[in-house]
Amino acid sequence: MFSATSRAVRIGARRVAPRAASITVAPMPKISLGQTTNIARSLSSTARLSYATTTNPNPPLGKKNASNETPSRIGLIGARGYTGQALIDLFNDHPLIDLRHVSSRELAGQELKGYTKRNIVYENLSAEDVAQLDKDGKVDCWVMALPNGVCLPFVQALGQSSSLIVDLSADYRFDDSWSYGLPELQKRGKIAQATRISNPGCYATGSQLALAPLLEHLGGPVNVFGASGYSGAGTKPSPKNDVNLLRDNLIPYSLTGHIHEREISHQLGGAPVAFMPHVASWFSGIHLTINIPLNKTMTSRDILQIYQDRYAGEKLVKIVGEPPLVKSIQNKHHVEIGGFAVDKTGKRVVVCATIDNLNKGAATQCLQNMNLALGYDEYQGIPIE
Ligand SMILES: NC(=O)C1=CN([C@@H]2O[C@H](COP(=O)(O)OP(=O)(O)OC[C@H]3O[C@@H](n4cnc5c(N)ncnc54)[C@H](OP(=O)(O)O)[C@@H]3O)[C@@H](O)[C@H]2O)C=CC1
Ligand SMILES: CC(=O)N[C@@H](CCC(=O)OP(=O)(O)O)C(=O)O
Repeated sequence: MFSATSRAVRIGARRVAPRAASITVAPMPKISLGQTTNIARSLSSTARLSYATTTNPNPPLGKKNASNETPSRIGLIGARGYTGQALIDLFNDHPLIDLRHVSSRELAGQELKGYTKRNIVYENLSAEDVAQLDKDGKVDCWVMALPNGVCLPFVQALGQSSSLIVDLSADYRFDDSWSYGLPELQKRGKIAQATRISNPGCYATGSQLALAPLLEHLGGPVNVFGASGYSGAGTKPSPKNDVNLLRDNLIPYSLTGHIHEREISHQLGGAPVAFMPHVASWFSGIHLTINIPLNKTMTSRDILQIYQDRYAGEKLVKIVGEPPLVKSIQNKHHVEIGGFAVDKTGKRVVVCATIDNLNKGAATQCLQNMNLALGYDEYQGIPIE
């Protein structure tokens, strides 16, 4: 039930996503001022893609960062897990990623399936093995897809190595000596220079992208209701990935003090955030409903425009009119943000966001960060719709 193989098959079956579509600029429809509700809905057919304005303060680096044409050799630690398998899938389609080592204690000795560029056998690599391979110049980039709290010996063994390390766990997200890799919100140039990158959490990525454009207009504490597919809980059996318990069910957990609550608030400059996660019966995909008090009266249209401007040119953030649905984001690589329902006072808005926790919530974002730090185009190997 929880084998990574089933995920690989799922991914393989859906590897049909079309490549980069060009961004179409849609005109704003005429809407009378003062109309504050359901405006987003009226825009839904035209607002599906970001407007090509120039107000994004942190646009993609584009060709400036795409000078490296040399393949990079990758070691993936934690390759059996859900995020590890999603990464292998992406690496297989990336022209400049050369996967060399995959580590799993459980699968050691077995052939890696789903990677067609070379034959690779799973190894059980210790921290010392990793350090030796690195010293011998066999790997350019290490990706750690391990549970929280497990990565330290590997990172310590690599010491001051100039190889790139990207860690998917929460272990270095509050460590200032690592770069926090959320390219749409952090300085991309800084990520491109980094050799130690902590990949953000899945809920935290969706929440930050959905909140960042309104930061200067926050009028009080933000409440984030989150519901995740059970792949978010990893492959180790637990009540949170028990499909029998999850059938016709929704399980609340860590209702105060979830690590992503701290991560969201920390990354958004200390903004007060209450995060209430739930796990649901579907496999992958997260829904977030976010209640945001405002410090001034705003209309739905004002807010939609702020989001469109903020994310202009971003290929992995789509601003939509309707509240987005989990069903539409599963196996996709971007985030969708919509809803923008403003109440009668004009001082409260509800924003919704969806994200595939294994893709933009983990593997896709990891590849975005690797591309930046290895000198490739940020979106190389990422299916864009
Ligand atoms: N799942 C998700 O949606 C997201 C996960 N993340 C983070 O990514 C990381 C990986 O998550 P995920 O792929 O779901 O996890 P899984 O539980 O699916 O996989 C964990 C991997 O780590 C290996 N592993 C487990 N314990 C150890 C250990 N003590 N020493 C060495 N290897 C170990 C496992 O393989 P084996 O036992 O065979 O060695 C397996 O390959 C986690 O830190 C998670 O928090 C981040 C965003 C989203
Ligand atoms: C459903 C479920 O259990 N989800 C995980 C989130 C996965 C993730 O992003 O966790 P990290 O911050 O550890 O990387 C959780 O709530 O811990």
